[in-house]
Amino acid sequence: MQFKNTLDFAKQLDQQDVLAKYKAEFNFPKVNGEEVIYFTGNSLGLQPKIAKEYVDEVMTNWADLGVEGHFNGSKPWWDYQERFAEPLSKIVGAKPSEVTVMNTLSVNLNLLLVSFYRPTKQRFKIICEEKAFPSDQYLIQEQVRNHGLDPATTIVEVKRRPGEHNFRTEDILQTIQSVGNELALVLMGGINYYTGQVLDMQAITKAGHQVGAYVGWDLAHAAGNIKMHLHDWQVDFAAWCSYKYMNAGPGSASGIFVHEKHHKSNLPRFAGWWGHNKERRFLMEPAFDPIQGAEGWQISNPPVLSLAPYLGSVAMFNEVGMDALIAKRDTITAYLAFVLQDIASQVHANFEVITPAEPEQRASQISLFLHGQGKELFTYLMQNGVIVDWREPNVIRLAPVPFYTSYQDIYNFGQILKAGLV
Ligand SMILES: Cc1ncc(COP(=O)(O)O)c(C=O)c1O
Ligand SMILES: Nc1ccccc1C(=O)C[C@H](N)C(=O)O
Repeated sequence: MQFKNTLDFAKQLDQQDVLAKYKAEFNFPKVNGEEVIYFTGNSLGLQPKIAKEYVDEVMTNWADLGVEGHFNGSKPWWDYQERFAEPLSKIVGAKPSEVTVMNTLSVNLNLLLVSFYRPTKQRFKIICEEKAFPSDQYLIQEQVRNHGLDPATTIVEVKRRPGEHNFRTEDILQTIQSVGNELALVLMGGINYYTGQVLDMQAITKAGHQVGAYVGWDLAHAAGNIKMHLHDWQVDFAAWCSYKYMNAGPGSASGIFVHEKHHKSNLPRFAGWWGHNKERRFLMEPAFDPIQGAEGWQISNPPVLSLAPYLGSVAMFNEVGMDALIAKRDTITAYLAFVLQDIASQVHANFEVITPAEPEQRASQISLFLHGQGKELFTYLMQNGVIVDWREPNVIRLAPVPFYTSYQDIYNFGQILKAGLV
């Protein structure tokens, strides 16, 4: 499509946008009395209006029924999390039995590593990417130390080449090859939080398996953002948070994926009664009999108030479908890239787009690497109603989330940006 950086053109794109009506389904913060242009759905998604209904339902059940809400509520609490399996499995490309919701993301990655990082004398190394999201770095280091190993000789970081901002798939595959039969686990972010680069999860998973390792993914920035086929790709495990593209609210529960091939295995895990055989859960038996499926990794009864907005959000995703979201995502991200380029050609721009331009490596996020005066530009945008974020040392991230961003938002952002650069 031949884009134009004009208001008329942006309006025309909005008119053709089949998802345009969903903008009104979200609550927008205001700056200077006006609704903002919201580009931080990759950090905290906006509140869907429906979320309140789902939370109120739980609150009302609790008020009216007390403990009886566990079994007699309008959506009983004891199996509240089971309502996620079907819709979430479609979002991440899994079978319903491979998916559940529990805890929060870093907690779940820790729990999954209990099962999937089982170092032996010969096979003990972990591959991750350099400068992974800090929580992942910390948790991998401490898991390694928990096995009495030294992070310095156990963790192998895939590096970017000097002067490059993104990882090359060939370098990741090469690192996997070279660690070979010492490799116990590959754990990486499916989408890099800093650059927005989408990794080739299928190829990397395959390469990890070829040398006999498990492969798991942190999908914080991928869930609800890109199309995945976790089951078909044979991914061993994955986890994601629900507060970014999934719009489930701050600190809301995390989703996990455990591939069917591991459901009947005897993998060690940390356990609790909610992972126990459902039919027998309330018989108070002494021996743990895990549910054969992702639910077998559950520990506690579900945090229902935290799950409620997530359930509302998942219903919206199901109504729209990932294909429609992705179709708009590609066009609106490309339009944003075009507007940025157009502005850079008109005024002195101190930014460089570091997100890959290749469609298979780019999703909803575009990262601007600032050369000098970056923080001033960030502050200027925020004061003028464009909510972006700043990630040290010098990146502004822009995520035009397809659910609630309009093409006019992109055009208006461009005008605000241009005024700030001249
Ligand atoms: C890639 C990635 N991993 C992990 C986390 C940590 O998530 P949480 O604080 O929910 O454990 C985040 C975001 O906070 C993230 O972006
Ligand atoms: N949960 C948060 C609480 C406070 C501040 C940031 C976060 C984020 O989620 C950051 C996000 N993971 C990121 O990619 O930057």
